[in-house]
Amino acid sequence: MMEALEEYDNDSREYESYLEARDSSIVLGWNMAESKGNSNNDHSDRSKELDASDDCILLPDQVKNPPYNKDEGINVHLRIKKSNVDTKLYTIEDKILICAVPEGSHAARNKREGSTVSRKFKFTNIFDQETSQKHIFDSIIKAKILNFINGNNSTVLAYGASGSGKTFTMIGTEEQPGIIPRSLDYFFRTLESHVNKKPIAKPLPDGGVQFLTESQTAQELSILKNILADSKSQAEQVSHSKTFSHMQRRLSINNVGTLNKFTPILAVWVSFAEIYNENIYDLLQPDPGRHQQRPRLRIGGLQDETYIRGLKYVFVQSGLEAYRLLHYGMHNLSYAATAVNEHSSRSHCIFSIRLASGYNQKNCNVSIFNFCDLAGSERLKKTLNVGERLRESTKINSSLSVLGRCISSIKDMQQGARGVSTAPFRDSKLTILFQKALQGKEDISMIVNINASPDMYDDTQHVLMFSAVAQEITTRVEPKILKRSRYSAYNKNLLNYVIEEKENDERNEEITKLRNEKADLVLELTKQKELFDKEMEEERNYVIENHEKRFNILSKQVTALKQENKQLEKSKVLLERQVRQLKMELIEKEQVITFSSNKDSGNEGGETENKDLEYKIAAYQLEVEGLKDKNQKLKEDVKELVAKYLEQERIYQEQGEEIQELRDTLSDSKMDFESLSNELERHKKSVQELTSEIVELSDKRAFDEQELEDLRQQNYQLRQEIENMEAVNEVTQPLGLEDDKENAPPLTCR
Ligand SMILES: Nc1ncnc2c1ncn2[C@@H]1O[C@H](COP(=O)(O)OP(=O)(O)OP(=O)(O)O)[C@@H](O)[C@H]1O
Repeated sequence: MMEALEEYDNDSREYESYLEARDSSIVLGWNMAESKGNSNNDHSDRSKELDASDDCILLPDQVKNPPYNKDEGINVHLRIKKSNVDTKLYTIEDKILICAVPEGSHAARNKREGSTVSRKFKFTNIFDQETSQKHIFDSIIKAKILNFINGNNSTVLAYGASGSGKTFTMIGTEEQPGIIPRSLDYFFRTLESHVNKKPIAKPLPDGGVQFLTESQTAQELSILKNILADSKSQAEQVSHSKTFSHMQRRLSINNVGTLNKFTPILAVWVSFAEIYNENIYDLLQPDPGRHQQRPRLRIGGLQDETYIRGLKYVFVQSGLEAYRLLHYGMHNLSYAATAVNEHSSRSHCIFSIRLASGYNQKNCNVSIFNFCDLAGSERLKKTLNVGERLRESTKINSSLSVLGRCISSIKDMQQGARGVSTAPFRDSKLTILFQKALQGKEDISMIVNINASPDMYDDTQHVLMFSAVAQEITTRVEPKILKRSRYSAYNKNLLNYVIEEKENDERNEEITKLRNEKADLVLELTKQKELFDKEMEEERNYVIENHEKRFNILSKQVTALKQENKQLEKSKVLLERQVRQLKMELIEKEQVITFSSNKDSGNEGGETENKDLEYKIAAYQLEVEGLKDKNQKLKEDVKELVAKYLEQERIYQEQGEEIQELRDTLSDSKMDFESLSNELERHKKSVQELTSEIVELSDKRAFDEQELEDLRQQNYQLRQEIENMEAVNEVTQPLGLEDDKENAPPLTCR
C-alpha cells in the first residue's frame, strides 16, 4: 500500500525531479562481455565492472552475452491479485507460498479424515495483494530493460487463470499502468533524445539489420502515420496522449539508467501479434472490415531463430507513439465475457520491442523484448462455456498444456530422466515461437498471477503446479543424449567377426532406436488419449448433466404455470358468470322500479302508499348503485385476470424459447463432442499405423537376422573347408609335394 501511495504523491514533484532522477549508479556500457550477474544484479556491482573498461564500444558478438547465470532456474514470480475477500488459505513465508487445502476442493478429496494438509510452492519472488505496479516493474523488469538496451533478448510471460490479473500486470489501467507502459517510458527516457528520429535501420527476422533507402524510410514513416490516423477516434487518441503524458510526469521522479556512450544507430520498432485459436494475426494490421477475414500469418525459421512471417515491425521514436500502437493493437484483440471474467482475453498476445543499435551495417545488433500476455487457463466446468467459447477454451487449454509439457520435458531432460529426449515444441504456435527462450538459451521470466479467492482454489492449484515445474528449469544446460540400448552393444561385438555384418548392425541399431522412439510415441499417444478421453467424458457429462438439470427445472416451471393458467381460466369463467347474473338481477330490479313508478303515477290519492313506494324505490336505487359498483369491480378483476393470464402466456412463451435455446446448445455441444471424437479416431488411426510400421520393421529385422544366420553358416562352412584344406596341406608337406619343389631330387625313370 505504501508503494501505491508513493506513486501518487509524486505528482507534486514532477519536473524539478526529472534530471535529479537519473541514477548515476546505473551506468550502462555497450561492452557486456564481462557482465556475469543475473538480471537482478545489484546495480552498483555492474557499475564497478563497467568503470573498469575504459573504452565501451558496441561489438555485436560481445553484446549477445546473456546476463544470467549458467545454472540458474527460470525466474518465476508470483503475484496475488488484490481482492476484498479475506482468505486464510494462503500464507507467505519469504519466497514460499503455503496453501491450506479447503474442504470441498479437489485436493481435499484424497486427504485422510481429521488430517490437515498444506502444499508449499517456492518462487523467485512473491508479491502479495498490496504490491503496487511500480514495485512489480522495479523488481522484475527494470534490470531487464537495461540488459535489453545492451543487446540481449528478454521474454516476460504472464500466466494464470482467467481473471487472475495477467492483463492488469502487463498493461494495467490509466491510473495504475502495468509493466508495458512503464517499460516504454523507462526505455525511451534512458535512451533520451539519442533515439533515431528516422528509420535508418530495420531489424530483419533472422536477427540482421537492413539499412533503408530514402524512399523506404519515407514508406516506413507513412506506415506509422497511417496506423495512428486509423486509431478509433480523435477523442481516443487525445485520451491516450493525455494518459501517457500524465503517466510520464508521474514516473519522471523514478530513476532511469544512464548510458555512457550512445551509438549513432538507435532505431526502435514495435510489433504486436495475437495467437487466437492457434492462428496468428497481426494486431497492427488495419481491420479488414466486417465479414472480411484477417490474414493469418505463418511461422518461419532461420537457423536457430523462429519468427512470424509477414508480421509488421513499425518504427517509433517515442514512448507515446509505441503506447498508441499498443492501444491500437488492443482494439483488435479478441475479448469475450466468460463466467469468470467479463472482459476475458481469448488469445495469447505478444507485444515486442526491437532495438537496432550500432555504428554501421557491419557493426549493428538487434535485441528483442517480448511481453507475452497469455490467455487465461480455465477449467471448462467453471466457465460453463459452450459453442464458440468452448472451442476457444479448448484451444487455449491445449496450447497452454503444450507449454506445460515442454517445460516439464525440458526439466526432465535437464535432470537426466530416462526416456525423455525431446520436448513437444512443435505442437503449438506459442511454444515454437518461444522455443529458444524456453530451452533456457535466452532470458525468460514468468509472472504467475493467482486469485486468492476460495472459489478459484482448484484453478489456482493447477497454475501453481505448472509454475513449480517451470521453476525447476535451469538456463543454458544442453539436453542429455540418450544412452545406447544393450541390444546395440551386443551388435557392436559382432562387428569384429564378419565384415558384412557391419551394415546389419547399423540397421539393427537404427531399428532399435526407431522401435524405442515408436514405443515412446505410442506410450505418449496412449497416455494423451486416456487423458483426453477422461477429460472429454467428464466435460461431456458435466455439460449434459447441467443442461438436463436446467431443462427439468424449466419443464417443472412450465407445468406449474400451465396449471395456474387453467385455474385462472376457471376463475375467469366463474367471474364472468357472476357478472352475467348480476346484470340480469340489475335488469330485473330496474324493471321493478319502472313498474313501481308507473304504478305510483296512477295512484295519486294514496299518500302513505306513495311514501312506502318512494322508500322502496330509494332502497332499490341504492341497491342498483351497489350492484353497479360491484359490477364495475368485477369487470376490473376480470381485466386484471386477463392481463395476468396474458403475462403468464408471455412468460410461458419465453420459457419455451429458452428451452429451445438450451436444446440448440445441447446439440452444439454434441457436435463439438463428435468432432473431438473424430479427432480421437484420427489419433487412434495414427497409433494403428505406427503399430503396423513396427510390425513391418520387426518382420524386416527377422528377415535380416535370418540372412545374417545364413551368412554365418556360409562363413563357418568356408572356414571349415579352409581348415580341411590346410590339414591336407600339412599332411602333404613332408612329402615335398608342393613347397619343396626346387630342392626335390629330379625324378628319374626306371
Ligand atoms: N492487483 C490488482 N489490483 C486491482 N485490480 C486488479 C488487480 N488484478 C486484476 N485486477 C482487476 O481484475 C479484473 C480481471 O483482471 P485481468 O483482466 O487482468 O485478468 P486476466 O488474468 O487478464 O483475465 P483473462 O485471462 O480472462 O483475460 C480487471 O478488472 C482488473 O482490473
